[in-house]
Amino acid sequence: MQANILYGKNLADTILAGVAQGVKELKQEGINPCLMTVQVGEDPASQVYLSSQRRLAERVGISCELIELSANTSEDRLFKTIDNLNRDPAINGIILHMPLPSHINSKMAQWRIAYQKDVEGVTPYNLGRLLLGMPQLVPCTALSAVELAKSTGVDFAGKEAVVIGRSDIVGKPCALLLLAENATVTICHSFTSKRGLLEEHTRRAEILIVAMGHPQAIKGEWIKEGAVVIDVGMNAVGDKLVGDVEFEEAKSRAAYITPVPGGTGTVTVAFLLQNLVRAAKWQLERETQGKG
Ligand SMILES: Nc1nc(=O)c2c([nH]1)NC[C@@H]1CN(c3ccc(C(=O)N[C@@H](CCC(=O)O)C(=O)O)cc3)C=[N+]21
Repeated sequence: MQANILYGKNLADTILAGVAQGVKELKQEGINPCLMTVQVGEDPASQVYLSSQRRLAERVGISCELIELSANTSEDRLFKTIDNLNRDPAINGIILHMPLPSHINSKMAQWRIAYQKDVEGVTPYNLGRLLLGMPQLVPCTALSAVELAKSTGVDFAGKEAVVIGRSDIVGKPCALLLLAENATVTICHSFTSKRGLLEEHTRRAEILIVAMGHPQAIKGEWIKEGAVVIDVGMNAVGDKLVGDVEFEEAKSRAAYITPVPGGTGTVTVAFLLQNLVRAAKWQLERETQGKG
């Protein structure tokens, strides 16, 4: 079997067409949707994300602003910056880029973001809504992985879905989204790996989502024939970007597989912008209802 390559561009274009329409509606109401990115210190992957955000935001008429804080910024200073953005009516969405320097508590920083402006879906309110099956702002990276898998048309009901990675931003929300599609979900992580069971779980997967951050850790020969393989990994190896799955080998076994780059990345940004438009619309509704 030779897999169909699941390029992110098609899905991203579809989402962005809807986003552009939403932006048009907001502008008719006098709102100029604005996304604020906060970066603390420097990180190459964060830079790639930022340039994708800028490119696609410009395409759909969303303003993208950036606050760059130096790596030695205090936690208190970052919290105050977020508080100010929460209060600023010109800012519709806030994304705090990871990683943060180790002297800052990342969780507390993310939770500081007002849930109405939490376009990455990382606050307890938005994650809690996802957990309880009433999603509002869904983590855009997880949404990208699962929606790309769904775009194949494969029915997930009762299927063996395996998620590798248990981060709050990708692995856990992916598992919840797959569960909502009635898949049977297994979450693997470092301790699965320590017990030498990663291969066994991977071999069972009819839908495989990999977000572990180890270049080519998932061997092509482990992929089940006919599987849907979504690689969320983005690892800089030399001057190349490679995923967590051995792409060439996996391609001859999977039915569908995402490339890196060109797979989940651009879809993630499209969903981030979709979340921004939704957030801006809710903010407008609250305002017109006089709730402030
Ligand atoms: N709070 C937070 N959330 C994140 O989701 C997050 C983060 N911090 N910090 C940095 C990493 C990195 N990341 C990327 C997302 C998309 C592309 C992307 O658009 N990639 C395209 C273009 C690649 C290229 O231009 O070479 C692609 O894969 O095809 C890249 C990198 C999100 N991250």
